[in-house]
Amino acid sequence: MSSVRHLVYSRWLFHHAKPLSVNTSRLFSTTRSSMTIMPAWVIDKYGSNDVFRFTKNASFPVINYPNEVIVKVQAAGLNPLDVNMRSGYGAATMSMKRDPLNIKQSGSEFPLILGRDVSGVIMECGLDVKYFRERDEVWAAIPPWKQGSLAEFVVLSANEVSHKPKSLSHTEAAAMPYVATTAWSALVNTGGLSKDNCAKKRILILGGSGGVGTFAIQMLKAWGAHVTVTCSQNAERFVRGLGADHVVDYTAGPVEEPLSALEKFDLILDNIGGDTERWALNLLKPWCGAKYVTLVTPFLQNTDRLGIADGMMQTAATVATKALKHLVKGVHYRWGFFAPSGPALDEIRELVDAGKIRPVVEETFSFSEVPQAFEKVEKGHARGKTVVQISKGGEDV
Ligand SMILES: NC(=O)C1=CN([C@@H]2O[C@H](COP(=O)(O)OP(=O)(O)OC[C@H]3O[C@@H](n4cnc5c(N)ncnc54)[C@H](OP(=O)(O)O)[C@@H]3O)[C@@H](O)[C@H]2O)C=CC1
Repeated sequence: MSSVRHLVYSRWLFHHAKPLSVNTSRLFSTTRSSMTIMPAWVIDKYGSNDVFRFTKNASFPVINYPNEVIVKVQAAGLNPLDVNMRSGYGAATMSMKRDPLNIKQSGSEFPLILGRDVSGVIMECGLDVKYFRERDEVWAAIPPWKQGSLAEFVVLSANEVSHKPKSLSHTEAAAMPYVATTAWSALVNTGGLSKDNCAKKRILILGGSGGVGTFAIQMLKAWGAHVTVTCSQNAERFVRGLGADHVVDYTAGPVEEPLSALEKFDLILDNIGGDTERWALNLLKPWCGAKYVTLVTPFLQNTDRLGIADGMMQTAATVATKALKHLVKGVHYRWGFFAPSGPALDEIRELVDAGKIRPVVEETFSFSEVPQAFEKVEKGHARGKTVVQISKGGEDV
């Protein structure tokens, strides 16, 4: 975290742990106070793609806390999570986390706006926002309990936002924040990797051709790691082009066989889940602090199925049992989660502007084509990211 940003944020936390009050946005700025509605794609219930509804009358976002900013969305990136959330995945946990000030009087999350990635321009700042100004170009990953970016405007905490890399268009920038902050959280916060300790470490990425994988390969290579990747045969050239040192084709047969023949790994990032846990931890160097970090966890299914309290207890019991089982064999078992973080995006911006990480935009859609964009993501077999251009074709303003 840059020292200026850290100071500003610490001061905000110390003085303003509580919201001001509902509908205080007029206190912060006069420019947008006359706007009460905006265009957006919303859902009014969970289901398949036909639940989408385009409206010009979605509620304009309101600044409820003095550290919030309103961003005019230029481009919005999609993730598998959006498709899952459209179908109701994680609804129990998200409802618990949602800010009551941002839920309409009905107490319901609907109409819900999806879209977890945003690149855009700051239109309005809360009184305590010091690190950003109106008209700044920014990018951010939006927490899933907040209204998303498939709309003309979105409100975010300033600590979730970062200045956009200058070298990227908004369309390119919107392809990165959610997968980048997820990979950062899994590899740095959970996996303990950093630019200073990565050199020559052997990392295995299970599932290298999707959003998280394409970002993780590039970041680890920028930090000097040796990166092995699993993907399907037709993605081999693609992941090698991003820097992967060794590629194993999972469609050619049980992938654990060729992987077992390789030198053991310091860290495994699992983007696939399922039966990978049965064999992947045997590929780690024992008694060396080696870690297996999986992004595919039962946490949200448990809370959806069992309710918050029982679901969380079940989740804690599962992860503790697995961690203990593998600890006695000398390796660490961990779950990785997306964590919104402007400061992480600040560091990632430097890698991007230095030309060490590039966005991988597989396909773009216009704002009128949001249902088609979801169909594309739902089909799977991603080779990078799907981006919706919300405003001015997602180009720089
Ligand atoms: N815990 C958390 O907070 C988060 C979890 N996630 C999860 O992480 C996972 C990855 O996310 P993301 O990268 O965005 O997903 P994507 O859909 O972008 O990518 C998945 C990739 O995996 C490939 N793939 C599928 N099966 C295999 C296999 N058996 N071995 C190797 N590659 C395979 C797919 O291509 P093909 O089928 O052609 O091989 C595709 O390229 C998802 O399950 C997602 O839900 C993501 C973000 C946050």
